[in-house]
Amino acid sequence: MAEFWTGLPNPLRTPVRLDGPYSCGAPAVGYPLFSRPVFAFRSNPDIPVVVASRLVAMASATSSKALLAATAGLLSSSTSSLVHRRPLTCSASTYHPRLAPYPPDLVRWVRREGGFLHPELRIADGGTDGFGLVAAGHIPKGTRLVALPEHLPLRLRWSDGAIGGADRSGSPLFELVNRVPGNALRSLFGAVFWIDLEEHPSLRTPLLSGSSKTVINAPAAQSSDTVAHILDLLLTPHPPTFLSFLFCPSHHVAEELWAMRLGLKLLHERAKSGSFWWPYISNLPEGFNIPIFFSGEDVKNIQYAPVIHQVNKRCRFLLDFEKMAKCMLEDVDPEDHPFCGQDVTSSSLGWAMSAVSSRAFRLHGETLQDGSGDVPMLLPLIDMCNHSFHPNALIVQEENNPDTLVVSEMSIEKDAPITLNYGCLSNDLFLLDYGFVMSPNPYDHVELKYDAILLDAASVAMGAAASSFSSPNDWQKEILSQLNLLGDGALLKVNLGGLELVDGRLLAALRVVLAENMETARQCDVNTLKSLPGEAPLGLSTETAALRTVIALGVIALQHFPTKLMDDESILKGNISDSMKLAVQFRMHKKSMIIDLMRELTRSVKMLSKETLTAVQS
Ligand SMILES: C[S@@+](CC[C@H](N)C(=O)[O-])C[C@H]1O[C@@H](n2cnc3c(N)ncnc32)[C@H](O)[C@@H]1O
Repeated sequence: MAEFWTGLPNPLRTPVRLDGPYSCGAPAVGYPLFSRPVFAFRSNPDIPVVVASRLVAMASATSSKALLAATAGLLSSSTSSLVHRRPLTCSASTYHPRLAPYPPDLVRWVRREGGFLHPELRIADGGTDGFGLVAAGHIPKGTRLVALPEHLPLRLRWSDGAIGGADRSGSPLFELVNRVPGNALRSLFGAVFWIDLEEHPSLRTPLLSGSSKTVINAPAAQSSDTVAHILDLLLTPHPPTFLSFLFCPSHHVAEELWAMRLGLKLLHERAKSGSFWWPYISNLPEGFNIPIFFSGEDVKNIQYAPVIHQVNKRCRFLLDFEKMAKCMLEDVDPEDHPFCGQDVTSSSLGWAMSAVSSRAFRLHGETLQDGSGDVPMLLPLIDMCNHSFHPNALIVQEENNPDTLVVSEMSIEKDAPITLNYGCLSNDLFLLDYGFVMSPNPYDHVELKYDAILLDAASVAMGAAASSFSSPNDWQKEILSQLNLLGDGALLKVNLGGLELVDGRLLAALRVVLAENMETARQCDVNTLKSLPGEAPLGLSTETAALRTVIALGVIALQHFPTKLMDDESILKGNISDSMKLAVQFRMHKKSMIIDLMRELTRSVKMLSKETLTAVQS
């Protein structure tokens, strides 16, 4: 693990050859099967799957544009021979190579299997978005665009039969799938990454040493050093039990582990000769431009600890799972082997997990076995739709109709791409799971840790007469506990940005700790304290101090990025790799988001000053 992000090659990027059997359309010898995998399924926790006569699901996604130069060469050389046979792969396979150089025609396969694709739709190259479904003519609102019969989605399903086969309960594949931790990666890696400032006093500088003015005016070089130091700590093979005191890593890794479960099934079908899904699988991207496959340098280029932390955790999971799988499958009979006797590696596992996380949808399942009814599935053709926050189509499941449908939600013009909403996700998840970032993204935010020392410094720097985040009064402690920012099991992660702009719990805490009038604060309803718009619940001066403290947090957050926006802009103009481009775009969006937030709050503070003046004058 030591080599992970220390400049040596990322082991997940190592091209892997599976020389095992392939089904129709595959070459006789193996080709780089997992040359540069991805990540990204994501069920969207924010969008409930509605079980009703119409059941709307959400999607996920993938990136395929990042190619290994060698593979790109291989595929482009095969392109010309495909022109008349497979429109899907001929349009731009130089940039979006598929798993097999000669994949079967996906549309024809879906139709042959009883599926439907509207005659005015075609698969086309969407440029930087990869392939997509595009309207070849005008399509009215409410039109059925795609229908997939029940047997086409690729999903996990176990039979109880005693007959052999990977899909039976108790098979080695079943056992392997059940070894994917269902809970959190935390159980695997143990550490909860907080920075402990007492234990690591060096991290107090330059942010927390000296006068609070230093906090705000710390020279960029100094803060860069701090970030570099944190990154070094973060990237060490055995990270200490702290990590980010400013950007707070969250723990959403477990959610995408189910992608590994379905990924194992995908990998099984990929390795199996004559798989029913080969026409689908062979059309999947060969690789994914997602951070787990970035070089160590480009992971660092993300510059944002919570995401770097996630990348590290995911990679560790894959490396550990590789070891476990090898060990588990060592003595399995060849005919029972889920991958036809082939070794799985972290790279192949990463490819599979990424293919699922970037493309799978959670839909309503129809059997008891499906449990909650929220079942991840890979949906051939439907997963060709790219993402938009303002989609023109919807996935629909109808009662008494087992088909999975895509229906246009508005009138669609000729040449417009068919889009689905993958969910109201932050750019962290778009980057980690899908390999792209959205701009603008109203759901993007930065994760900070509620840290008393930092908040004291920030509020004093912004002119608060006194502040006592480090030593709150008993009544303040009571409210902070109610906000779950104090006490055992306190949840210290707070967000800046997103629809809420300032995390309600952070805002309430700021208002309470900076309150001038204890009685008003104690009597105020917690929900009122948490809400940004509307009246200043604890008076104009408390409100001003609270908002100014948030602005100071924004300044500090900005200073934690080693580069400035202007630097990033000029880096983007250079000749850089796709992964570096993505990393730089990601951090630029984060910075712009923080700047926009600070602007917005500055406007509010100005308004408050005017109100204060008016109040004094009258
Ligand atoms: C479900 S797949 C869609 C089909 C995919 N474009 C392909 O070539 O197979 C999701 C992937 O498409 C790309 N994608 C989808 N929506 C995008 C968007 N709005 N911007 C950039 N890339 C997008 C990303 O690579 C994402 O991981």
